[in-house]
Amino acid sequence: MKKYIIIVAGGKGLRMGGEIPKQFLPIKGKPVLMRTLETFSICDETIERIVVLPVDQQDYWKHLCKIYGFTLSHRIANGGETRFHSVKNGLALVEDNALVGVHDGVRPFVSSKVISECYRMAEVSGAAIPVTDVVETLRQVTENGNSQTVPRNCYKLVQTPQVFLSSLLKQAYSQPYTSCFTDDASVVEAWGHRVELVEGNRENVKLTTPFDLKLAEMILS
Ligand SMILES: Nc1ccn([C@@H]2O[C@H](COP(=O)(O)OP(=O)(O)OP(=O)(O)O)[C@@H](O)[C@H]2O)c(=O)n1
Ligand SMILES: C[C@](O)(CO)[C@H](O)COP(=O)(O)O
Repeated sequence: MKKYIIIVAGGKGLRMGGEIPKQFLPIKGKPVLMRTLETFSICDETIERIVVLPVDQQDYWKHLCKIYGFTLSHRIANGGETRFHSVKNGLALVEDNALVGVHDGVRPFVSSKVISECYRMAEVSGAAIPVTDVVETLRQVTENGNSQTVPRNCYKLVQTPQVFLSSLLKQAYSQPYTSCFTDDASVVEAWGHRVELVEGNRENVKLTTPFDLKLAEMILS
């Protein structure tokens, strides 16, 4: 079955701050987004790559590719108002009867094993996402500033790539947007399809704050 990956990098990166959008920041001398694209290419060169970028960043990205001699092929789609809208724009370039993954452009450290397992499981079940265990005690904040410990084994931390049959993901993304749609699994579940869980890798952090950049440098050292 043909495989696609939509790499979303259409966000504002407000929590990271700074002048340069976080997907272009260099880690150990190479921009994050190039590392993410390479990770998928190393795992499986046959996966067709689609990168979603804000319209006003696309020329800068092409310029960066020239400077760094980055030649991995990919198509570009326009970023949208929210992650949901960015994914939807990327999906417009995907054909039916295929497998399609959606991955955050700022998660450069996903392992080949996790990528392969998500595509394998999605081919079997239609929908698969990587998750990791909660490794610390978890506390829920309740009313009046109170809080209580909750059973951590009832929760998982969710990563990407989230992989689906393309026809299913397109149907799910035809639903009207709601703010509960923080990932692709939530969209597919709202459409009424079960999502299978695959073991993720802990290095697969989403580079969200300046602290995560330090973590990224450490992971690569
Ligand atoms: N309109 C949007 C919003 C987010 N994303 C992408 O979705 C991924 C996960 O989002 P997050 O890391 O939270 O990025 P931002 O929304 O950019 O961050 P912030 O909330 O701090 O502004 C990122 O790769 C981001 O570029 C996107 O493609 N289009
Ligand atoms: C899709 C995601 O990366 C799964 O963990 C996450 O939901 C996106 O992050 P955001 O901070 O909610 O945009």
